[in-house]
Amino acid sequence: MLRIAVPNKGSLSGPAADMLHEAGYRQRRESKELRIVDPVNEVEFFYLRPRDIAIYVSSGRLDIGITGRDLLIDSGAGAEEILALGFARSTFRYAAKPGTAGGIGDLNGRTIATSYEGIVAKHLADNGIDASVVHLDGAVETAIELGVAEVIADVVETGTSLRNAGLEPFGEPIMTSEAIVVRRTGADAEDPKVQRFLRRLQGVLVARTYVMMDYDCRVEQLEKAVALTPGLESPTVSPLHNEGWVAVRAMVPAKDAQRIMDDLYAIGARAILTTAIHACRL
Ligand SMILES: Nc1ncnc2c1ncn2[C@@H]1O[C@H](COP(=O)(O)OP(=O)(O)OP(=O)(O)O)[C@@H](O)[C@H]1O
Ligand SMILES: O=P(O)(O)OC[C@H]1O[C@H](OP(=O)(O)OP(=O)(O)O)[C@H](O)[C@@H]1O
Ligand SMILES: [Mg+2]
Repeated sequence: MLRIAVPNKGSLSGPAADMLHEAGYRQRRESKELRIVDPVNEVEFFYLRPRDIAIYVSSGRLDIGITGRDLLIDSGAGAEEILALGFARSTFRYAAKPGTAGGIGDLNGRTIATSYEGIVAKHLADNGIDASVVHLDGAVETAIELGVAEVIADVVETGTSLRNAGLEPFGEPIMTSEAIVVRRTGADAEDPKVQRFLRRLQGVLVARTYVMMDYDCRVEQLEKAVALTPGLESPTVSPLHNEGWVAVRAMVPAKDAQRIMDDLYAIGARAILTTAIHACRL
């Protein structure tokens, strides 16, 4: 039985549960459930605080976990990223009142409030900066107004929280983050149970990113058409009953589908269809 840690709260928990559900795994029905078994797929899910997940996984008691890259780095736990999942994307940045700091050089001697002490302490040390760090559990944007710190370091997605607090980010982002799958550092990379789980999640990622495109085109236009829709390996080309015409089928990135349909139409392709992919194994 594969033992998997899943975020029980916060920004990661809803999208993680959605992705696991799409990958065919049983998920909990109500938020008080802390652990469920999916006997058909031979996995057991443990619903844990996102911050604790890398620590459980590094202990070896759980095989893999879903967490944020920033939380993994912040924890300092002996776990490593094995797959990026594309949701809960954020940057991690310093911010202050406008005009009070312009770059990380201005951090010397300042007090920085953050929930991510591990990331900040390492970043300051790497850059030879001597500043004090105050740990707060959340809502750190308010710390400056209330005089607890002069600078904050926090997760920024849209920047709305910073703007609402009258703050501005400064300096290069300390890191970019998204949801990831982690396993214990040095764990067996070939474990078939882990590989199967990763293939399922990769299938969801592909199904979310690609659509299937079908169209008919004249044989003379085939090379041009195939250049527009190269597919992941190579498109399927089948003869049509009408001589001189072929049917082509290829996966294309969903975000480019409309442009590709226009381009195909322009070179004479017709009956151009796109359909959603519900699941796949590459
Ligand atoms: N607004 C956001 N947009 C995208 N990702 C976010 C956002 N806020 C937090 N994250 C990401 O979610 C993870 C933080 O998990 P956490 O459980 O702290 O979420 P949270 O929404 O802040 O919940 P909590 O209320 O418990 O603090 C990190 O990887 C972080 O980068
Ligand atoms: O740039 P934005 O789109 O505004 O998103 C960033 C905000 O979202 C998170 O806060 P959350 O709601 O999790 O509260 P918290 O600070 O208590 O964790 C994060 O800590 C920032 O405050
Ligand atoms: Mg938070």
